[in-house]
Amino acid sequence: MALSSPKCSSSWFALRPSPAHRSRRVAASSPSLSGPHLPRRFFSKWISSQSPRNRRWNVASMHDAISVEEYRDLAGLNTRENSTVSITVVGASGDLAKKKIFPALFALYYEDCLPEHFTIFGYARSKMTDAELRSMVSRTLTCRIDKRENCSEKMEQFLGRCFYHSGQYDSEENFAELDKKLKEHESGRLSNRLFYLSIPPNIFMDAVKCASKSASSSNGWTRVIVEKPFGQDSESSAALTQGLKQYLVEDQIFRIDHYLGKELVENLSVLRFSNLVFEPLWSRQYIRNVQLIFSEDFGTEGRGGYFDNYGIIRDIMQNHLLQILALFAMETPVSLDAEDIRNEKVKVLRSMKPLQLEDIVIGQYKSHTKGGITYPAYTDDMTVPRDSRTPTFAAAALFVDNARWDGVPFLMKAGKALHTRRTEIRVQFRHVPGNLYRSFGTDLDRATNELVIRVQPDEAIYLKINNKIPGLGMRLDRSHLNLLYATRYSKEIPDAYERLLLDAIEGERRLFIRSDELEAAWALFTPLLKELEEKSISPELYPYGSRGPVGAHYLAAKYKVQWGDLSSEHYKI
Ligand SMILES: NC(=O)C1=CN([C@@H]2O[C@H](COP(=O)(O)OP(=O)(O)OC[C@H]3O[C@@H](n4cnc5c(N)ncnc54)[C@H](OP(=O)(O)O)[C@@H]3O)[C@@H](O)[C@H]2O)C=CC1
Ligand SMILES: O=C1O[C@H](COP(=O)(O)O)[C@@H](O)[C@H](O)[C@H]1O
Repeated sequence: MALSSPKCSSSWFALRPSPAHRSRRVAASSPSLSGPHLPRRFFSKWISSQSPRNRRWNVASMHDAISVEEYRDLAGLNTRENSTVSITVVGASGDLAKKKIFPALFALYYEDCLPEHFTIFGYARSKMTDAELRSMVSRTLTCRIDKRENCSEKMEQFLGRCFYHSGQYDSEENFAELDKKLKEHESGRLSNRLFYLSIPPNIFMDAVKCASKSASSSNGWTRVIVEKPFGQDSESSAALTQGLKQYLVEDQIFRIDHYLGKELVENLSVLRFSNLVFEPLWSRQYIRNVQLIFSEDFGTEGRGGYFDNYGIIRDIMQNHLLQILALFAMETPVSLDAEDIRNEKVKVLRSMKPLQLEDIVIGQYKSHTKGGITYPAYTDDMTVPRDSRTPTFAAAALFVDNARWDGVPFLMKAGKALHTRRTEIRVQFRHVPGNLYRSFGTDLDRATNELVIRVQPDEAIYLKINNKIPGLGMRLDRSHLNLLYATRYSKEIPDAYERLLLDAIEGERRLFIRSDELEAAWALFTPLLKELEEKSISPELYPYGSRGPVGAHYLAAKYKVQWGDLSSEHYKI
């Protein structure tokens, strides 16, 4: 029996954490984007009437100022009738906007998850009319839940709420023109504004500055979603954070890591903290190693120019895989409140040792011909220098230096142009002491239990167990307790961007990266990245479509680990 229905228009929406349950630590003095603030004492009477859980938080920040927006929100004045949400996609002509952002907004609209009064604006330098934007967007919209008949009608309605303004990213004047248009659409209602920075990082600051000065809301909230990369190392990331904080307070910055919006990643905490069978095993006492595996079966096609400046360690490991690791390894948070969760994640990251050169293997894909088709080398990409040493594959061993995880290797593997597309979390347990069944056909040292959380594709959670083969004799084999999502749940899984956009609109920060998390994450990788660059270490070449460099096996073997994704059982599922 399902516990909830994943539908905004019905109970699912009601089951999402309510705004009153979210943390709102508002800075005492706020930069221009945050709107006016009022002393908190005005609201103490109202606050004392709230539930104990809310009160705990509110009392904690009693000395802060409270924003008008926050007051209206807390007091329930930001109602559907008198408030609007304007979403501006900055860089609307780009790849991410077309591929992910507009489709996600449409899916939210289709599911009745957007507020009653909302407007979407595309903003970019390209010249486009509203009609041209709609035509561009319409090409990427799909009727995801296509069983319902009214999809094309919904599409038309959605497109009717999309508009475009052409402007430069560094022009306060152009953003002031946008502001004027936004106001017209807001029709005097309370204005809440979300800016999604879907632009290259070198122009983030220009856009934030101009949006801040010329297009922030005067009476509601203003939030900015920032896309990765958040810098290239500790220094550049700190500079970006500092730059953003000239115009925004931390609570207005929504740093997106779309892996946090993936269903199975969000489910990690549910699995751990709501099932008695897992949490007691979640430590060095029972877990031998944890593997975080990201594999893509295509190269950097089309994104080589961007990728060559970053490489796979910055592109995947430092953010997506490390975020999963932090969620996996954190202690039980005090509550599901964003700050409580992020506090625990930061503690894990700070407990980790910076990655060492001897604990990393890097690779780069080379050309390979198979079945008459020649697949290109990374350096065949016209936008990549022929002598590039940028890794397209990396395997690493990391350690969490605390009482729970002391000595447990957390192995990461990430690669492009490999044999398969797959993201998994694999937990290999210790062997059963005593080996009572050793003589019955199974080497229990090798056949340890393994929990696999397959993030994508074909989302699944399965546990490998040893089981008696039915019959009069006593022989064991390895079987799977298998929760395959497609079989268990009929509902299509929402795209990560849908969840994250909805959270940003609702002010839910749990799945976004806080600046101290980012700082701790970069501290783990920056020394190694510098060493790789200073020593000009050459990546091991691996053929396009292969399983990656053999060095990854030696690294795992050093810690007495075998990569779980290479075992034959894997393919039975
Ligand atoms: N694409 C993806 O799959 C992913 C992207 N990201 C991140 O999201 C952001 C957007 O990505 P994506 O859409 O691929 O980016 P694009 O390269 O497509 O750029 C988006 C828009 O920005 C404008 N632009 C591009 N280059 C410049 C420049 N040098 N100076 C000024 N404006 C420029 C262009 O619009 P115009 O010329 O009309 O102004 C372009 O349409 C980036 O930060 C990227 O790292 C993160 C994860 C995945
Ligand atoms: O952030 C990124 O993620 C994509 C992979 O995302 P997925 O949701 O399709 O798994 C990756 O291809 C890209 O290089 C990277 O920048």
